Formats: sequence, C-alpha cells, structure tokens
Amino acid sequence: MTTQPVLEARDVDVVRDGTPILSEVSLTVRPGEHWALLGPNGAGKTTLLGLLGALTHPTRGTVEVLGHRLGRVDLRQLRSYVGHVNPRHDLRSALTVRDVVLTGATNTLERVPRWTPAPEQAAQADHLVDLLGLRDRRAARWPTLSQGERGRTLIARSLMPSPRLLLLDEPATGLDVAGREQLIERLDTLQLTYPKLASVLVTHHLEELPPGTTHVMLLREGRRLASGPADEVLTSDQVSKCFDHPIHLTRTDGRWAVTARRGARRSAG
Ligand SMILES: Nc1ncnc2c1ncn2[C@@H]1O[C@H](COP(=O)(O)OP(=O)(O)OP(=O)(O)O)[C@@H](O)[C@H]1O
Repeated sequence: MTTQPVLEARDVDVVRDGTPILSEVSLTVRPGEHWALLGPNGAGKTTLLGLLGALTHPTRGTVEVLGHRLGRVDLRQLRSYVGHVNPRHDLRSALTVRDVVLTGATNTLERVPRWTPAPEQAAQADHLVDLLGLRDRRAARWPTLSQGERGRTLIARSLMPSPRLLLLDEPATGLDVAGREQLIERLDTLQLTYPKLASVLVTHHLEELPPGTTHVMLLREGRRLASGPADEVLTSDQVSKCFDHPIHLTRTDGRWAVTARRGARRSAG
C-alpha cells in the first residue's frame, strides 16, 4: 500500500506574460519526505513553490495539495493547512518572538485585536519556541532579532496549525555560518519530532541542505533536469549540468559540499 501524496503536480506549465516559466514539471511528495528544489537563478524554483503552497494556479497541468485540486477549492482555506515560510515576512509592529509564533494560529501578519490563544495554542507556541531554539529569545521583539532568529521564528509560526506540509523558500539567505548551522540543526530536529511532516526547501546552495534531505529536484530553465532520491540525483555530473559549470560534489557526515572543477571547462572546450 502506498501512502497518499501530500503534494502531486502533474505536467505543470506556468506561462507569465507570454513567457514560459515552468514546462512539464511533475512532482510527487509523500508524508515524511524532505525535498529540496535546486537550480540556478531564474530556474523557476520559487514559482514552483508558489504552486505547491496554493499561492498561484498552473497555466496547464494539475496540482493537488493535501488531496485538493487547485482550481476546485478555496485557495485561502487550503493555504491555512500549509506551513509556508517566506523570508520576506512584512511584519511592521514590534511583536515578541512568542507573539509572532502565535500569529500562526490566526494565519495573520499581526496579532488579531482582542484574540487570546486557547491554553493548548499557548502551550503549542511555547513548545515550538523551544523546538526552534528560541527559549531565551521568546520575549525579544521582532526588530531586534537577528536574521537567523527571524527565520527560526517564522518556521515556528508556520508550524502553529500543525501542517502536514512545510514549504521553505531559501531559509538560509543572509545567514552567517553559525546562523545557517543552527537552522539546519533545528530543521533536523523538526524532522525527528514530526516524522510524518513533509517539506520542500528551495535553495541554490547545496551546503544548505539539511542531512535529512531525502529527495531532490534539479530545475533548469523551468524544466526538470532530474528528480528522485537525493543520493541518486546529487551527482557531480548532474549538478554540473544544472548549474552549467563543472562542479565536484562530495558528501561528508550527511552534508553536501561543492568545489569548482578548475580547468575542466577549459579542457572540455
Ligand atoms: N510574473 C512574471 N512575469 C514574467 N516573468 C516572470 C514572472 N515571475 C517570474 N518570472 C521569471 O520567471 C523566471 C523564474 O522565476 P523564479 O523566481 O521562479 O526563479 P527562481 O529559480 O526561484 O530564481 P532565484 O533563484 O533567482 O530566486 C525568472 O526568470 C523570472 O524573472
């Protein structure tokens, strides 16, 4: 018996202003799988994530999110079941870390006036603050947070409604090495704490992939170059093709690292 997919995109095309942005992309994500969408700038990663998060419709093809076909359901309602972490979170007020996490329960940017969390929601917010390593910063205010603390706060926020799917758009952007490593450690803890949670993470950097990444899709110019189990897809040859640059890829202690194959392009040419 196979488990019901959390996400299923079939032969998806996205065309914007007459320009093809995604072409014939298919992807199936099952519970407990942790996917990475990798590809160079402009490959279509964020566009694909927008479809998976029920933010936009495909031009052609079908997308099913949590068993609901886009185009047949209320996107707004569907979105509330998906944890979508967008680093460009446009919060204006100086909420505390705990309050930002609580806005995940109402799915709003700001705290809803006169709304008080139920005791189990408050307990869940505290649990998530701890899980993301923010216990000492729970009363710190948004404008004073480091980029890394903001990112982890937003992940905690996205988990408030206990989603079955977590979407992460370049969560390590702008982080220093320590911030990136803390993030990766917490993502791994999350995967162990919620074994059925599925996730899709967008990045350009293989160094940012958590060791728990199970599957990878390589995208290039809006097309799927390869997809499947991480160790099968992430080969030096395929990654070189994806980024159009000769790359040597290694994996140590579960983490991936790339070095440019110096001179390879010259000798190939
Ligand atoms: N509304 C639009 N109209 C026209 N072109 C668009 C539109 N939205 C995105 N694009 C183009 O589609 C391509 C894919 O964009 P997308 O943001 O999905 O790529 P990406 O892989 O996430 O890139 P990056 O790594 O730079 O964030 C880009 O060339 C972008 O300029």
